[in-house]
Amino acid sequence: MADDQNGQLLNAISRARWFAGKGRRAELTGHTRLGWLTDLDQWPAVRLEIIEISYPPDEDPEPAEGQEPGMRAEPVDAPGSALRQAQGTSGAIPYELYQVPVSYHRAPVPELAHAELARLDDADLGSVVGYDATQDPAACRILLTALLDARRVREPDSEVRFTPTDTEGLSADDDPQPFRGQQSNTSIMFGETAMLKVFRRLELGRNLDIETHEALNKAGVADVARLYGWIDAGWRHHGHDVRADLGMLVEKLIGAEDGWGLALDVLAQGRSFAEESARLGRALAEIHAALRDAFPVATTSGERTAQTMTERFEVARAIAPALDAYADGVLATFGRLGAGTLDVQRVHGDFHLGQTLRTPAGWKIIDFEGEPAKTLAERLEPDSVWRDIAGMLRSFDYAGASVPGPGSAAWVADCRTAFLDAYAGGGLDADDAAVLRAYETDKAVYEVVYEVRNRPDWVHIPVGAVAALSEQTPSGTQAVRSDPTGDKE
Ligand SMILES: Nc1ncnc2c1ncn2[C@@H]1O[C@H](COP(=O)(O)OP(=O)(O)O)[C@@H](O)[C@H]1O
Ligand SMILES: O=P(O)(O)O[C@H]1O[C@H](CO)[C@@H](O[C@H]2O[C@H](CO)[C@@H](O)[C@H](O)[C@H]2O)[C@H](O)[C@H]1O
Repeated sequence: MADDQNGQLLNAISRARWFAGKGRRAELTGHTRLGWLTDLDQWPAVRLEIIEISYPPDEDPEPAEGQEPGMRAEPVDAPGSALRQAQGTSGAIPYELYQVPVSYHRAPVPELAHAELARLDDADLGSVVGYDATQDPAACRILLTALLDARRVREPDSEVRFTPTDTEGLSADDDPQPFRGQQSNTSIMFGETAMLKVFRRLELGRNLDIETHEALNKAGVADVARLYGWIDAGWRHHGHDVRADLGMLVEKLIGAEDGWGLALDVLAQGRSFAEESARLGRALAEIHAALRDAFPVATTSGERTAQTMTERFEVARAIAPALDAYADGVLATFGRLGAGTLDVQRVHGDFHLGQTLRTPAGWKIIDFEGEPAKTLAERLEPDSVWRDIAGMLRSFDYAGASVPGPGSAAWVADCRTAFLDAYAGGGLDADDAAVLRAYETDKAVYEVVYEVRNRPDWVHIPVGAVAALSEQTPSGTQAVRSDPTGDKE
C-alpha cells in the first residue's frame, strides 16, 4: 500500500512544473508529514509534507565535492548560521527536498481533479483523496488563517511555525487564486492584498528572498514588496534536526507589469525605454545602499574574482564548445581584474528585466534568491554590485536581440547609458569599464550554459555577447575600482 501511495505521489510530483528532476530516474526516498493544521474532524484536512527525492548514482555522476558516498543529511542543530555552515562549503545535500502542502478530502472533488496527488488510507483520517493544497481555495484559507493567527504546530519530531510580521488589514476572507504565470515555486494570490509564495524545492536554512525582503523593509526601501510574514519548520531528518523556510507572504503588487514584457512591447513600438532604465538604475542603487548597511561587507582580490570567473568559463566551455573561439579574449578580460580589489556585499544576484515589475507606485524588484544554478553557500557569498549592473545590461541586450530591427542596437545603447548614468551618477572611467566588462562577460558565459540547458534556441544571444565582449576588451588598465557609485566609506 505504501509503495502504491509513493508511486502515485511520485507520478504527480514528476509532472509538476516545479519538479527539477524531469527526464531523470527519480526515486521517492523519504516522506515527512508535519503536524495537522486542522482538527481531525475538519474537512479538508490540511498538512504540510516534505518529500525526499533521490536519483540513482549513474544519474548524478558528479556528487558535490567533499561528500561521502551515501551521506545523507548533515547535522543541523541550531538556527541561522549553524545551518548555513552545515549545508555550507560541501555544497548541496545529495538529494532534493520538495514541499507538498496536501489537502485531504473524504471523496473525490471534481474541481480539483487536476491537482490530485494520491488516493490512500491515512493513519489518522482513513480513506481519503489528497490534493495539492495550493490549488484548493479552502486549504489556502487555512494556510492564511494559520499565518494571521501566528500558529505553532508541534509534534514530537517536528514544529511548523507561522510568523506574521505586518498583517494589519489582511483578512482570511480574501479570495485565494493560484498564480498562473511562469515561476519556479507556487504562489497563491489573496484578493488584491497578499501573495503567499510556497517554496517547492527546499533549502535548509534561511531563505534569501525572505531575509532580503525583511532587511529592505526594515530600511524603508520602497522598491520591493512589503513582507507580511513567513512559514518555517523544524523536523528530524535522517537522525538530525533540520529547519527550512517553507513560504513567504508578501504584499500583492497591484497593476504590476513584468519589466521584460514591457521592454519588448516598448521596443516593438519603436519607443524609448531610457527613462524607465534610469528609474531601474536608481532603484538598484537604493537597494544596494540598503543591503550594504544591513549585511556584512568585505573586500576581495581581483585575482580571486578572475580565478572564479575563469573556472566558470572552463566549465561552460565543456558544456558549450562554441565558447572556445573566444577563450583568449575572455581570459584576457578576466585577467584585467587581477591587480586590484573589489568591494563585495549582499546583492540581488540574478538581476534582469524578468525580476522587475512596474507598478503605478514605481518599479519593484522581486526574487532575491540569486542564480538558480548556484548552491545556497555560493549565493550567500557577498558579491560585487557590478554583478547586478551587468545582469541588467545583459537583459537590455537580450531584449534587443529578441526584437531585431534597424533601431534595436541604438535602443539597447540608450537603455544602457541611461541605466548606468542613473546608477553611478555619471560615466565610468577606464577601470570601472574594465570591471564591468569582466562581469558582463561572466554573466554572458553563465547565460550560454543556462540557454544550452533550458532554451537552446536562444543560445545565439549570449554567445553573440561573449563574441562582442571578447573583441572589445579595454586596453592599458590594471587597477580596479570597486564601487561604481563612487560612494565609498
Ligand atoms: N508581490 C507580487 N505581487 C504580484 N505579483 C508578483 C509578486 N511577486 C511576484 N509576482 C509575480 O510572480 C512571478 C514569479 O515571481 P518569482 O518571485 O520570480 O517566483 P519564483 O521564485 O517562484 O520563480 C513574477 O514574474 C510576477 O509576475
Ligand atoms: O528568473 P530566474 O531566476 O529563473 O532566471 C533564470 O531564467 C532567466 C530567463 O527566464 C534567465 O534570464 C535570461 O533571459 C532573460 C530573458 O528571458 C534575460 O532578460 C536575462 O538577461 C537573461 O539572463 C536568467 O539568466 C536565469 O538565471
